[in-house]
Amino acid sequence: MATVSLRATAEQEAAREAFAAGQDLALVAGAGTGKTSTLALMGSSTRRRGLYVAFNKPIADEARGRFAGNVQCRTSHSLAHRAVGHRFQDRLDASRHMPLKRTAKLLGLDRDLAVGKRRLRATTQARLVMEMVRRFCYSTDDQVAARHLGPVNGLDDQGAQYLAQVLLKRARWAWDDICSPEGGLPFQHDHYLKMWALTRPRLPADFVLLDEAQDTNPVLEEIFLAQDAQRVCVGDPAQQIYEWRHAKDIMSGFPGRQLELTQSFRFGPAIAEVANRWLRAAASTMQLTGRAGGASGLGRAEVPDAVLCRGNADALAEVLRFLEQGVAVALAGGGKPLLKIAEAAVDLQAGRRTSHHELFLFSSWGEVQEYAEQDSAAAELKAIVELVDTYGPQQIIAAVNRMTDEDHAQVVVSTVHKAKGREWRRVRIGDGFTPAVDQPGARGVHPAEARLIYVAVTRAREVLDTRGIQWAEAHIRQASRAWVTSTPQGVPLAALPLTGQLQYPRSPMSVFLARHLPRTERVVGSYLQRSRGLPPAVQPMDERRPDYAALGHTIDYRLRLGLGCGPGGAVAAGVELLSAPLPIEGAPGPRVRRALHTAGTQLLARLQAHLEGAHRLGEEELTRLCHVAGFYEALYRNGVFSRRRNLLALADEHTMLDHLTAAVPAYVLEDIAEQMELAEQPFAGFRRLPAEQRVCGPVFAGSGDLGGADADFIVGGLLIDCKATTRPHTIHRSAVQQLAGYLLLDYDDAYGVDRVGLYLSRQGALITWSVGEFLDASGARAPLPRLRALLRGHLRQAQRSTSSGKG
Ligand SMILES: Nc1ncnc2c1ncn2[C@@H]1O[C@H](COP(=O)(O)OP(=O)(O)OP(=O)(O)O)[C@@H](O)[C@H]1O
Repeated sequence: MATVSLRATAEQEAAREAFAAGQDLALVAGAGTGKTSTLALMGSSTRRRGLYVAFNKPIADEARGRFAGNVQCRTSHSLAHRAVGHRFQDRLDASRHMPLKRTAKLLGLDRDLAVGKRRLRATTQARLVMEMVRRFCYSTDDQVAARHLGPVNGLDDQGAQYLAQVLLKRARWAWDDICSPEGGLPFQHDHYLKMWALTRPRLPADFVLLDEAQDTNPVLEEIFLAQDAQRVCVGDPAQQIYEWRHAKDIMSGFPGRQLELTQSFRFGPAIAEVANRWLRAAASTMQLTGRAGGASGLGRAEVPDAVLCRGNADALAEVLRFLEQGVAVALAGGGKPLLKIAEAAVDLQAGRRTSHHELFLFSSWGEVQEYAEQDSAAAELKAIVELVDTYGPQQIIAAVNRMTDEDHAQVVVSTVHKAKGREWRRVRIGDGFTPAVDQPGARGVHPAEARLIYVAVTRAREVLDTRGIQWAEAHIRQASRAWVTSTPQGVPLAALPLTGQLQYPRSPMSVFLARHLPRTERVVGSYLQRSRGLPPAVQPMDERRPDYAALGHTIDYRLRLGLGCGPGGAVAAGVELLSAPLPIEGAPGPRVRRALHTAGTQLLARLQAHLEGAHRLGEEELTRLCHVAGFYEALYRNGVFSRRRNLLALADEHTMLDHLTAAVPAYVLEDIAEQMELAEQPFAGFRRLPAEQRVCGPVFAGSGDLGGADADFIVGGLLIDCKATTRPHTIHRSAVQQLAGYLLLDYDDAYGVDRVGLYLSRQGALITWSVGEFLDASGARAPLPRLRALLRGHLRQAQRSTSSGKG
């Protein structure tokens, strides 16, 4: 092992020591910082059995040569294949070339399906069903649900919901068929991965190293988190470019020690400086040092080794430019995807339909263009239309045919996604990256875009040419100066509410907790232990896009009402806002506002009458009112009248409360009824407490020292935060820090909190700690009253520095 003989840096050595001490670790490794060398160093420091889980097969194969014999190098699929998949080998082989027609037949699909004015062929339906199953396989769900239908170009929300409901039955049947020994449907690798995950496997190792953890899919993430073995996740959250829907990056919330590798051996100081600006724009606190010897810096590269682009469209533009100059050019990953788009466009332009997975619903190119004009159309589709309309399908086909393969190319053109994990000597950044145009007045670049650019600029070893992103460089240079005390959008960190501050490690609250409660991850560990074995979360199965945020509000209000409290001041504030003579961004005209204000006032009155016992309401009516109330609160909290997924946006001047409550979807009623049933038992004791011991939405003495903080409930001295999450295993460290924040912000002990806890409303589980246990586990170094006094001093100091413009 060549690399073990390198002299380890202090950071690498610290990682090895923490590992040898048996700790769970999240190792944040910046680009080129010798991640694999460090992992090999860890592995060889022990004789215990290790398992290294690689992102894909080539990485696993390469790693095999670098680890000592005690560490096995595998991918998740190879682990699953050995455990479960090998039994299905015959079916895997047999179904490799099964035509879609046959799949459709097996699924009982034999005719077109009309969805609005579009028609779906049986084979298309079959493909969508199999895709639903595939998305299910990567989720942590234990049943196929309507939301596993992916985006479908050409359908509006209503159409997609209808389609999802129709296909759901087939998709459930398909999964049963796939799992059955007599099954006939095509069997794929993702299928045995899911079957294996459903067995809740114990990995055969004393320690597990999970690589590229920032891009781990939810199904593998859950397996990793559930292990009793020592766990180390390694990666770079700033390089997260595959956003698994709703998945927070596993590393920042991981209940283990957080360590960093920041010395990059790939490039020198000048490139590191560019990378650091993009790290800040991506809201990361890591900063790299460029340690590569030899020439390394910024410069012009007319014919570089690689040009890195945002997507297919700008990549093709680069390819064409090189072809014109007679330069041998390759496209990373090959030209097949472009060819398929071009061929689909040829068909559509000739009035023929296509089976291309983005375009199958359209019957002409004009229809595609028209659909792509809409704001709601997917970015990929817009890019395809731009590509075809700019170059024409024939030119695209000709370009693909003239490209060479990477081995014979002078230049490789690559999208950032295809450049993941690679490096080149001379790199030029393409000009297709975009500023946050959709946010007027927004300072900076969207963090997701900044992550892409960070990955791009850190692929270069010797020369980095950044002319293509000059606009953005100017932009973020300015933002960079303020980055220590502001969000990328320019909001001072000290002015954020508690939950907002916890997203930024350098905010006053996070800095305080890191110093005074440094081990909150141990509370997360205790939470994970105690939440194991809970039943699966209840959730809406038939709704394609459940509005989880709105459902979260609704259950919160319902639980409050159950404790005899109203929905809280924020709802009333939202109602009031509608009658105030203030402009609200996006709000309807004065008459509609008046109608909504009247409806809101009635809503509050009805809930009040219910609470006072003057007019008791039934379960369903309460849920409807609570659901509508959530949109008033959102108006107050966001300060804008959003049109997206907002029931209030359906109103006109004749709208009355009953119209709003009638518009509450059926899935909301079912979902909340299920959650309320689960709450029956855990909340029974609380309901019997005297009124003064049931506090809902408590605000603390310290809430004004930051941008606000109100907890969910304090019942008989127990402070509870309610989590309506569908994935309770992935609860973030910030959930524990939030509890700590409330506890400490009660400067004068006004609520006499003696226990804290999390209530999982989709499982009906309450997990609590005494304040003593909680503080001990978190590594508190001072008693509670002292911590509170220190926090008060710290936050007030931070407020003063912000208002005087320092820091
Ligand atoms: N302590 C060190 N001193 C000098 N060079 C080092 C050290 N550690 C690693 N390197 C060099 O850094 C380069 C990258 O290391 P390695 O192959 O381990 O990283 P990697 O796993 O490819 O990941 P990444 O490039 O993302 O860090 C290698 O050329 C390696 O020799």
